[in-house]
Amino acid sequence: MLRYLTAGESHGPALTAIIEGLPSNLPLDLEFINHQLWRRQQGYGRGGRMKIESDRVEILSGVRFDKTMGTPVAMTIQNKDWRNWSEKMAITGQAPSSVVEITKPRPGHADLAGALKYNQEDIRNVLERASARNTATMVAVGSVARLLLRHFGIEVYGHVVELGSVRVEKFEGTIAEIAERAERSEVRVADPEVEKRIIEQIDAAKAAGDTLGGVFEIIVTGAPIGLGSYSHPDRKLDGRLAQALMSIQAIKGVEIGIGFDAARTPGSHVHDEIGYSQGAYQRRTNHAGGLEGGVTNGQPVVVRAAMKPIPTLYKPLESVDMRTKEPYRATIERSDVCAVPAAAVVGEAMVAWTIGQSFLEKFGGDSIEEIERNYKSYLQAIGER
Ligand SMILES: Cc1cc2nc3c(=O)[nH]c(=O)nc-3n(C[C@H](O)[C@H](O)[C@H](O)COP(=O)(O)O)c2cc1C
Ligand SMILES: C=C(O[C@@H]1CC(C(=O)O)=C[C@@H](OP(=O)(O)O)[C@H]1O)C(=O)O
Repeated sequence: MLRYLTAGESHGPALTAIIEGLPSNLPLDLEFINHQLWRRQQGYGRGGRMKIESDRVEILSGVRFDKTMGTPVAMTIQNKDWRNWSEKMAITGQAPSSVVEITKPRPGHADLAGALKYNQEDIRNVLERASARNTATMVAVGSVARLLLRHFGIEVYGHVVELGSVRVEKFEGTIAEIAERAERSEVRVADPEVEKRIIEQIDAAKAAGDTLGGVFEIIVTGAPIGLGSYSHPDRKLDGRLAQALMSIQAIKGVEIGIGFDAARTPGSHVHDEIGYSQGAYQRRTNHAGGLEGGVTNGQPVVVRAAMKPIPTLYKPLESVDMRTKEPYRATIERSDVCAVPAAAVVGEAMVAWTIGQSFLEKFGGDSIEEIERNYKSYLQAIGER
């Protein structure tokens, strides 16, 4: 079983992740992981923190001479901002007088529920871990899964399809071309005209002290037929993908394939008809997003996730001081105006992780060579049917 854990506060010394269950002999390209971390930090609309951080992963165990050994892989990412927080976030001793407790919860953040649930006077003890800073470790972990998938010809792409009220109407080109164009965009959209409109909208939101959400799409190519299972609810790959995407901060909706549109369309226009030619089953459409019965069907896996607007507003919403119970405007923390392009990179990582897990469940072995043998013989067997 492939699993991971993360730890770390947003303004603590570092973030940590441990991956357990990787096979041995997987080449681990550190620069690839660091490139994904860099991508997560990009995107128009991010706040001051991204100017401080330049995330890089350090591997502490499980890898020797660029290859996994089949043992747990431990990784850390330093918080450069820690140098500005070492007193206020000290791990030992008493709180210094410079610490001002946060007592005015921000609507939409974990502040109020977290402070009550964990019995905290200072909301900082909640927001430090609730913060999307942890998505850096999610990307590091997902990038390792991505390297595993890439070894077997499976690629993961992501792009933004809606931001605020601006929608990307049509996509021209192959999945790889769209993703490549989106890669060059400041807001991760393939169309430069749409990019311009989105940037104007982010500027307007910023000037108004407001924030914006949006929708991103993740596409996986090369996944074989048969990942996931219909045999039990917790084995369904569509369910697992939804969970993985919803685990990203601020994600409030997930669609597989045409998603909610399927509910509004008659069956004759929804289900992808099956053909057979050139020795393989074919589909002319992919409304199902590559998943039927919680199992991959050989078409690209297509999932979309909706991100709500950032909860911290520079023109804050009404709240209550938890100490006095008096009405107050919510606390202003340094913040992003829009992080949908960054969330898309986290989405790629979470999808890669989930597909990687299912891949190892199906073809798992202790070494890459053993998995290669399993994979080859399965492809041969289904090719003969
Ligand atoms: C990449 C990324 C960056 C984010 N940046 C901020 C931010 O700067 N300020 C903020 O209040 N929320 C930010 N969020 C959203 C909050 O972390 C999130 O809304 C909060 O933890 C509450 O969780 P929920 O929205 O999932 O309910 C960000 C989310 C992501 C994915
Ligand atoms: C640190 C990151 O995102 C943070 C997510 C976040 C939140 O509340 O989720 C709040 C902000 O933190 P800070 O108050 O330190 O500026 C963002 O910058 C990151 O993406 O690496």
